[in-house]
Amino acid sequence: DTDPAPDLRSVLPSEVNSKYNTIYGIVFDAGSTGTRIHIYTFHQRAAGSPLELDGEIFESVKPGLSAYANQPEKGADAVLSLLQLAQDAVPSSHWQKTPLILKATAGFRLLPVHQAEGLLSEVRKVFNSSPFLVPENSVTILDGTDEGILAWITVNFLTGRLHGDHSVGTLDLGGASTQITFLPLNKATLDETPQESLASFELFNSTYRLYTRSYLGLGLKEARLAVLEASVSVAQQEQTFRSHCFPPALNGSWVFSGVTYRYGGHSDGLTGFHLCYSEVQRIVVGKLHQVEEIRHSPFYAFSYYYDRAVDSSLIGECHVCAA
Ligand SMILES: O=c1[nH]cnc2c1ncn2[C@@H]1O[C@H](COP(=O)(O)OP(=O)(O)O)[C@@H](O)[C@H]1O
Repeated sequence: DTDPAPDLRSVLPSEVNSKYNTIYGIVFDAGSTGTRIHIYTFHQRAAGSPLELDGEIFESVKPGLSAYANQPEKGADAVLSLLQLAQDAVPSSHWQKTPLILKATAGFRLLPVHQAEGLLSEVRKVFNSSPFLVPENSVTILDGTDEGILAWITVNFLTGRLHGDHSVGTLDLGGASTQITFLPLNKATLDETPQESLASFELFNSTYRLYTRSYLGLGLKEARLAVLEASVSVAQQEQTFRSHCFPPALNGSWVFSGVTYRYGGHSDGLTGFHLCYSEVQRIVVGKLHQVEEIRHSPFYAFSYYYDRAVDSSLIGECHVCAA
């Protein structure tokens, strides 16, 4: 779960673009496992022409903001520390015209509304006291549908597939939720999909109708807690959560979202794939919507799919990819 260390020099805007108007934008990704800042630099060749991306500065802190549900001011401090980086990176002459936004994802969707709002309101205070431009609704929770759609647009835009019939589906595995999104080509898929899993939008003069579904609680970390039947209150009593997925003699502890969970194998001595599989199956049975078309569609998988594939040597690490 280590985030890449930032190399600020390699992502600063290049001198060649200095003759153009430089535009900055600051985006916070408040994920369930960490808060990340992206400071983008664009240039524009002429007024009204599209922005061209020059570089990005990236930094992250752990745990995610939602871990500060009971200490919203402390959560906002984490945002403030990242914002300092933006003040160093963006020239002061541009501060007032540089927009600042924060989008929170599944960690926030799982919080009771008053706690989520408490955190967002502390972040708004930090934003409003910053020298940057704070647009209306700049601090909000992204819903699962938008999270799925934005990931799909990003992958298909970056791989040059946005136009035509050769788009790829996206599988995004976060800490607290997971999203599956694709462009259905079969009428049967559209007929059997509930309306809430179909999203239409306009982009670059085309209309897209995507299948997108977000499963809250089935991100890597939340699903792990579900398999262990773990809860914060029981974890605080220092009880050990046991699973047949672990070797019987194993005892360990795991910190997620500021809470320490003790875990271990069962004293009955039983362990192994089949027992573990049925424990995991229990948390997904009846919850998944699966359409036939995805069996024959190409998908790109990222986030924790990528991290875990690297960890288990299924793929090599990508050294040149963007964070
Ligand atoms: O900008 C990004 N590009 C690629 N992967 C990212 C980016 N931001 C977060 N991730 C990946 O997302 C995963 C964590 O998801 P997150 O904490 O956002 O969960 P959530 O979406 O359930 O709130 C990690 O694998 C992390 O590396």
